[in-house]
Amino acid sequence: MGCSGCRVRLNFGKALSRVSVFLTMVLIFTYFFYCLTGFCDSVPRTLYSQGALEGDYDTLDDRRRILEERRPRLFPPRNRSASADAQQVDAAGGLAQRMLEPEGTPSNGIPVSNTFGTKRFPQAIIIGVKKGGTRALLEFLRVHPDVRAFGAEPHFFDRFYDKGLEWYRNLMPRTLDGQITMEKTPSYFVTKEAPGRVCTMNCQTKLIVVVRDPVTRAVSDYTQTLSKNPGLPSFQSLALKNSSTGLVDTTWSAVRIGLYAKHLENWLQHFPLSHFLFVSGERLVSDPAGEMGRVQDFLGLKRVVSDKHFYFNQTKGFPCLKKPEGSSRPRCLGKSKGRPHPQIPSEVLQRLRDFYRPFNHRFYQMSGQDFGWD
Ligand SMILES: Nc1ncnc2c1ncn2[C@@H]1O[C@H](COP(=O)(O)OS(=O)(=O)O)[C@@H](OP(=O)(O)O)[C@H]1O
Repeated sequence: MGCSGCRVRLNFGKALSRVSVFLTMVLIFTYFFYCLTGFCDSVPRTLYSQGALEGDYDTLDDRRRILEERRPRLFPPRNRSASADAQQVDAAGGLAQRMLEPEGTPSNGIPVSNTFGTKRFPQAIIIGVKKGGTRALLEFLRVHPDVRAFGAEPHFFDRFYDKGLEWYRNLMPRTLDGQITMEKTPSYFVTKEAPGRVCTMNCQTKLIVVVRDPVTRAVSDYTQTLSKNPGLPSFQSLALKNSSTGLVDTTWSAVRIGLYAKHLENWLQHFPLSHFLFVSGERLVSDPAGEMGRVQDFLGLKRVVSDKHFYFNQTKGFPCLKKPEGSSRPRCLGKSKGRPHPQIPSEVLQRLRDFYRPFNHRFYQMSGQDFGWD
């Protein structure tokens, strides 16, 4: 009797250990399955929190973008144009072949492979300027089937450089052969160390600078700071050292960022002029399709984004996308883009215009383009 009780306990113990082994196997299998499908990639969460803190863009939009980035774009969003569809069919058609081939090895020799595409360093970066229209440009570019971009601002070459290049590459969306990886961080343009660091990654990187009248840009910059800090002193008290002398305070970042010639000089120490494209922030609003034509040519892309992608939204007062990436509904940029500016006394604006004139002319000379700001 006693022994049969022992046997029952023994059998129960064995069954229990088998069940626990089975459950452990299921757990391990599930983990590996998720890793294989790319869900275990290390995601630098601090950056996402950082992005949300920026407040420069719609946070909800950004979460959507981050989720979108984790999914390689193999198929077009619904309702794409016929020509875009044709390109996507090509991309998907080539996919089966590529999956049979050895995984891609990026130029620096470290392979980063997975089932659907490869995380690559950006071949093109929108480096500036803050409040120039950089978000609009990136969102317009993302409509292109051959462009994949990181949605938030990674700030790698200014704030997070010590995290290392692999951290940076891991942020990027996966791309298929022929697709371009991009990101935008407008503060790179005014960061002294950024050009050398970008060149360390790849000296062939294409650099896009969206420039806007530095006076309007400064007011836009001020408007953004004011929205976060309503107790901010007046624009004129920050822009001018002394209202009677009218001396401009170049230590104020809203003023300093507008010295485009000075910042470009720093970049030209590391990159030839041919690596730059200067986009007019003003024309990006008045003629988005025209400016996008230049951008696509510079990036070596087929001119897919055209006037049929835009409509002018009367309420917003800006061009908006008829079908943004990943959506079939029209969408304008968020509330923080294209907001009304406070009224600034005309003599203060005139003083700033006079101050910027020689710097603007120098910039026109360096870039070979007259932006007509005065
Ligand atoms: N299509 C469209 N919709 C809305 N806004 C547009 C558009 N195109 C350009 N802009 C201008 O972009 C300005 C903001 O520039 P950035 O995106 O570079 O700002 S940021 O540096 O990322 O904060 C923003 O500046 P403000 O007008 O001062 O808000 C806009 O003038």
